Formats: sequence, structure tokens, C-alpha cells
Amino acid sequence: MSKQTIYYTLTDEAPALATASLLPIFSAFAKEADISLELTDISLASRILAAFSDRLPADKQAEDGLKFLGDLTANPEANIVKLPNISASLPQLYAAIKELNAQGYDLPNYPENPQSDEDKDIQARYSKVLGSAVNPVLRQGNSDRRAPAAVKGFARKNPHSMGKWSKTSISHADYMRDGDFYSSEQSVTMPSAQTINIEFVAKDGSVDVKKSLPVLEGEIIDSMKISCTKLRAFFEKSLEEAKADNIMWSVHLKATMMKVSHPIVFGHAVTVFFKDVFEKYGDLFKEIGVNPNNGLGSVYDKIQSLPEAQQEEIKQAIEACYATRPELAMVDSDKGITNLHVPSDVIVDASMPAMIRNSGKMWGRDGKAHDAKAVIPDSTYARIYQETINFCKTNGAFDPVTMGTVPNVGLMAQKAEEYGSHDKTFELKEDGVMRVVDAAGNVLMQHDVEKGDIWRACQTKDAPIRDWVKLGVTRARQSDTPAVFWLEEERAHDNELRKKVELYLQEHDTNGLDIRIMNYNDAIRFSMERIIRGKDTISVTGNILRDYLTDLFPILELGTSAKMLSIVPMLEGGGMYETGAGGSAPKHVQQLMEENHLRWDSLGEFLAVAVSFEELGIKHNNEKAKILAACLDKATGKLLDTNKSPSRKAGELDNRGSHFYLAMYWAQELAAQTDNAELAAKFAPLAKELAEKEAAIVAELAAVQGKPAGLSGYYHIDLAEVAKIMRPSNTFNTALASL
Ligand SMILES: NC(=O)C1=CN([C@@H]2O[C@H](COP(=O)(O)OP(=O)(O)OC[C@H]3O[C@@H](n4cnc5c(N)ncnc54)[C@H](OP(=O)(O)O)[C@@H]3O)[C@@H](O)[C@H]2O)C=CC1
Ligand SMILES: O=C(O)CCC(=O)C(=O)O
Ligand SMILES: [Mg+2]
Repeated sequence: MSKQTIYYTLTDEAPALATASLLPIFSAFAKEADISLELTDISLASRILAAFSDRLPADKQAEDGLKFLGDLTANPEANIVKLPNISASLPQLYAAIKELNAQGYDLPNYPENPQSDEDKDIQARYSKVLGSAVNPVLRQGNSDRRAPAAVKGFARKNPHSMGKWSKTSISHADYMRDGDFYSSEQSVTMPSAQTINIEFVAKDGSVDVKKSLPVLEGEIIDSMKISCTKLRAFFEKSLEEAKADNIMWSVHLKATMMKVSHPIVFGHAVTVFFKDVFEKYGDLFKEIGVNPNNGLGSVYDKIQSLPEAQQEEIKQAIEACYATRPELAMVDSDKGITNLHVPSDVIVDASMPAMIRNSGKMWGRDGKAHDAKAVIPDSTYARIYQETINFCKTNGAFDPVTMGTVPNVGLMAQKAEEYGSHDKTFELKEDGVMRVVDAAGNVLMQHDVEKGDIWRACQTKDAPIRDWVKLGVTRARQSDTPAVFWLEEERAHDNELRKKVELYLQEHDTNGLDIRIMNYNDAIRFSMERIIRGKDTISVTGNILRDYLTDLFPILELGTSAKMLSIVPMLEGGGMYETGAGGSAPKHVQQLMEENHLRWDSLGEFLAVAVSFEELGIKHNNEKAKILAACLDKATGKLLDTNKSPSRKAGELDNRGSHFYLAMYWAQELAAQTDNAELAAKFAPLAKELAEKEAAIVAELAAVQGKPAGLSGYYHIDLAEVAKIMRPSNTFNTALASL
């Protein structure tokens, strides 16, 4: 790898569109500091093509960008800017394959029920692309996410809208009290490196080794199960209660990141809600290939192969269910898309904070907001949402003007905890015992299981834990802020973790620091009591709480998690700078397609690239890179102060316009700084030209809006075509080219 290269990722949806406008600006500025930005394609479409390249003709093959970057993470020089990407559910994967086929790529269909070796191979290739397939590969370090001072200051001066909370709200989180992962968790710390086995013991005593797992000394191994019978009974009871209480019902899962277990849980929600339909048409559905784990959408899709009269009959049976069930929360009430249509439409990390920000309400069939029962079956983490709801009911909504902040230090490296459990997750086909056995044959953990139960094991290695404790202490010291380790006394896993936390804390000078260990509910209440008094509290958490809290607090504090600084200091010495803490905003693409307005805010990219330049500056003693970084941060601050972030409305300044202002302010800062005369001289003419032509450029950018953008690909975009859409100002493009 060339010494001063930033690998900038091409991903999907809104961030990919934004890249077509923003990357040329970053590249033009970076070359003055001898830094090049290399675009690496890790989009869903490119990952599919790479998985089947050996079956495609040469001109249709794609490089495996994810493999390239994954290998790069082991290099201490790695400097990666990672934008959010699609973590595909099966319906999204089908849609992407269909689009690629239509574009002339001869890809096999996803085999739902593979029998032949060839089909098994095809399915295995697609499973590598499914769900959260990118982040776990690249995140070879722990996570440091926070709102930089300028961003927090902006939110205080320009508070986003925040729904009021009423003491009479009946919204709440609903979760299992028994039979879930929380109540069955077991955990051990491995005394030595060895290979352990995950085994199923059938009723007749026969043993099936499901997986052999190499483990390291000091590694924590957990196992847990969710009971299928109890899960279904919980859904039924929750539906009956919601109906009786006349409250809307919605289910919140993470089918993308928990790509094996949560689609199954989602499928149970679908078949319990539409119990009458699935009881009546179960056999027919099997025949035509309906997969409830893909949602109600799968029913509508597959019945198209049936005669019209039969389709109508099934549709009426579905409608009849709505009459016996509570009202179902909607994803898109105009189009009739419910919470149970697609497993990836409602993703808990973003959906629960959005509900809490919206007075605890979700959208109903009538297009209006109503109180809702938010169903999050496993109680391990669900309880923090109920705690937050209670807090809002007692204290009223949070006030973005006065509230403090909760940054996060998350244990994430080497697929820590549940987010790395997919290859160790099993849906049981019969009753028996699942157990974990060490190399000497001792049974370390075991669970009685029944057909349909979901059992899983998780791994958390020692080196990432040690590094996480260090990162927590470092952040507490650098920001002079209390830090709370969220560890639950009731959890077997957390008790193993706690021993290590207590041990590794001793490796650091914690004199004068306020470092505590608290149960989840105590920790969130403590943080919220402080936040409403304007005080900050660092949350030092495991992987799932990292994900949940870095949407929850930013959405309440800043209106969106897109404005977060997300740094992944890699264990091997490199760095990854993630942009924002949220996703790829599919709704924004829809708006661009319809009215050529992109409301995506690239603030996360601005922040990430500044840190990425700064890191190169320090590592390579590149003064110009350091100046570029400092000036970029100042330009970002100015952009916020002057309100040049994208608006939501077509015709007003959008993503492209905000990029223009960033470039102008950045050039002005570079021209004005006195640390490096060469850089100042280089950027002065551009600063002058952009300022002179500001009105013309803004007009050119506005002129294209209000009509469809003419985008021909959704998953597999044509970059040249997107560049035409995203760079419509000749005046701006010419000025930039003159650098
Ligand atoms: N790091 C990653 O790679 C992540 C990827 N994902 C993936 O992203 C996809 C969508 O996930 P979803 O849960 O819907 O969450 P998103 O974060 O994409 O969207 C939720 C809402 O947040 C707002 N938002 C998010 N980012 C921005 C931004 N940069 N500028 C302005 N507003 C923003 C938008 O609100 P509004 O529409 O009101 O403008 C958006 O609709 C999924 O495929 C998911 O798997 C999700 C999280 C992280
Ligand atoms: O990888 C994913 O699917 C989502 C990641 C995410 O939500 C996060 O890291 O905050
Ligand atoms: Mg998240």
C-alpha cells in the first residue's frame, strides 16, 4: 500500500450518492498534502458480484473490496473511512439479485431450500453477503463514539423538534420475563487455549458435534437459549393485552445484525399475529415457498403464483386477522406497509429512539401517531427502553438545549459478544440437550432444549477486553468525564467480564477519575439524571449496548446519529473512521428519485475525514495533512454556524449544496491560516473564486431539483450517472478542477 492513502468506502443508498459529490472535493484538497483517497467498493451489489466472480465473464467480474479492506485492518498503516452500508435482509438480497440480473449479470437465484451440492454452495456464498456482513469484518478494534463539541454546541443553539411526553402515555416496552436469552445465559472463562465443541445430544443419547471452536486463553464463552414455546406464548399474550388496552402493537428487532436468530423471532411474530391465516393456509404456503421470516411481504409475493380468486381469498383472510388483533404499527401508512412486512424495515437501535423522540408514539393506519406497545422479546437490553420511557413520563421530554451528552466506548473488536454469534446459533430440529464441551471432555455449559428453540454461543476474547478498558479510562481522562461500565449482576457473561474489568483497571492510573460499575437500569437512570442537569457521562458498554446507545442518545441530543464522530482504533495500530452512527437512510434515496433532492447530511463524513487526515499527519509527520484536518474542522464548525446543512425540502439547499459550502469554507480557512504559506497560496484563488460565484453555484444546484433524478440503478449504481446527478454545477466543478 502506498504510504499516505485513505481508503474511502463506496457503500449503498444515500451515503453512496453523497460520495459522488463529496469525494472529488476531498480528493482535490488532499492531493495538496500528497494524500490520495482510494475508493473501495463494498456495496451490497459489489459483494454479490465478488462472491460469484468465478462464474461471471471477465467484463462482469468485481473485485472483492471487503476482503481487501479486511486484510488491510491487520496493517498498522491502515486508514479507512467507512460509510454506512446496507446490512441486507433476504428480501433486500432478492431485490439486489433481481436488479443485477436485469443489468445482464447472470447470477443464480438464492436457493431457499438447497438440496444439491451446487445449491448448497450458492447458498453459502450468499450467506456471506447477508445481514451485517461488512462491519464485523472491518471492526478490528473497539469503538469510540461521541458528539464533538461543535456539533453539541450547534444542537444546543438550534434544537431539533422533540415530541412532548405526557404522564398519561400508555406506551411501553414489552419483553419476556422467562424463557429468553437473559434468563438462560451461562458463561465461562477459558483457562487455556484449546478447541471446544458445541454438541447436541438427542433423546436417544446420540451426539452430534455441531461445531468445533478454537478458543484462546482467557476468552469468555457464553451460551443461552430462547424457548420457542414461551416466545410464541409471549407474543400471543402481548397481542391480547394490546387489543384489550386498545394500544398499537409493534415489534423491534435487529434482523440485520442478528442475522440468524432475529429473522426467526420475527417469523414467529408474523405467524402468531396472523395465526388464523397460517393455520388455514400453512400447507399451501409451504408448497409455494412462503417464508414467514421474510415477513408478510413474502406472503404477498409468493401468492402471486396462485389463481386470482385464491389470492383474493388469502388477502381477505389477512384482512380478517386485523379485526381480531390490535392495530399494527405502520412503516408506510400510505402504501399499507406494516411493521410485519419486511424484517429489516424496523431496526431496534434506530426505531426505539425515534419512537421516544416522537412522544412514545408510532405511526398508525390513519397516518397519525399513536401510543404503542413496543415488543422487544429478549429482556437483556429491552429493559433500558422501558427505563427511558418511565423517565420521560416522569420528567417530560429531554431538552436538546440544556441536556448533557452520553458518549460511548464500546467493546466491539473481534466480533465480541452476541454480534459475533451467527455461526454458533442453531434453531433446534428436535428436543434434547445443547452443550459446550472442552478439549478434555468436560461439559462446561448445557441447556435442555426443545424443537424450535434458538440456542447460541458467543465469544469475547481477552485482548479486546483489555483494550476496551484502556480506551474507557483514556476517554474518561481526556474528557474529564465520569465513566460507567454497564455490567449487570444478574448476567453470567457480565460477571465474567467484571472480573477482567476490575483486573485491567489496575493497569491504569485512575487517580482523580470517577469510574463506576453499574447494572444497566441503574446506569441508564444515572446517565439520564445527569443528562437533564447538563452533565456528561461516558457509557462503557458491551457490543449491543454500544449499538443501541449510540443511536438512542444522539437521536435525543442531536436529532440524528449521523452527526457522531465514530472512531475505531484498531488493535493492530491502524484506524477506521466510521461516518455517523446510523445507517444508509433508504428514505432519502426515494426522495432523490422523486424530486432530485438529497437530504442526507454528510456531517459524519466531514468529521471522520478530518480525524483521518489528522492521523496521517501525526503518523507520517505530514504538516500539511494536520493543517488540512484543522481547517476542515473549522470549516465544519462554520457550516453549522451558518446553517448550511441540508434541508429536508426540495428546492432548498441539499447535500450537494452543503458540500459546496464546506469546500468554500475549507478553502477560506486554508487561505487564511499562517502555518504553511504554500498551502495558503494554493487555496487563496479557490477561496476567492468560490465566494465570488456563490450565488451562481447555489442557483445551479437548486435548478435541478423538483423533478425525478433519473437514477437507473438502486443497488448497483452507475457512478458516472450518479456523478452527473450529484455534480450539476459546472461553475463549481470547473473551480474545483483548477486546484
Ligand atoms: N454503520 C452501518 O453500516 C449501519 C448500517 N445500517 C443499515 O442502514 C440501513 C437503514 O437502517 P435504518 O435503521 O433505517 O436507519 P438509518 O439510520 O439509515 O435511518 C433512520 C433515519 O435517520 C435519519 N438519518 C440517518 N442518517 C442520516 C443522515 N446522514 N442525514 C440525515 N438524516 C439521517 C433519517 O431520518 P429522516 O428520514 O427523518 O430524514 C433516516 O430515515 C439498513 O440496511 C441497516 O442495516 C444501520 C445502522 C448502521
Ligand atoms: O452493521 C450493521 O448492520 C449495523 C451497525 C450499527 O447499527 C451500528 O454499529 O451502530
Ligand atoms: Mg446502530
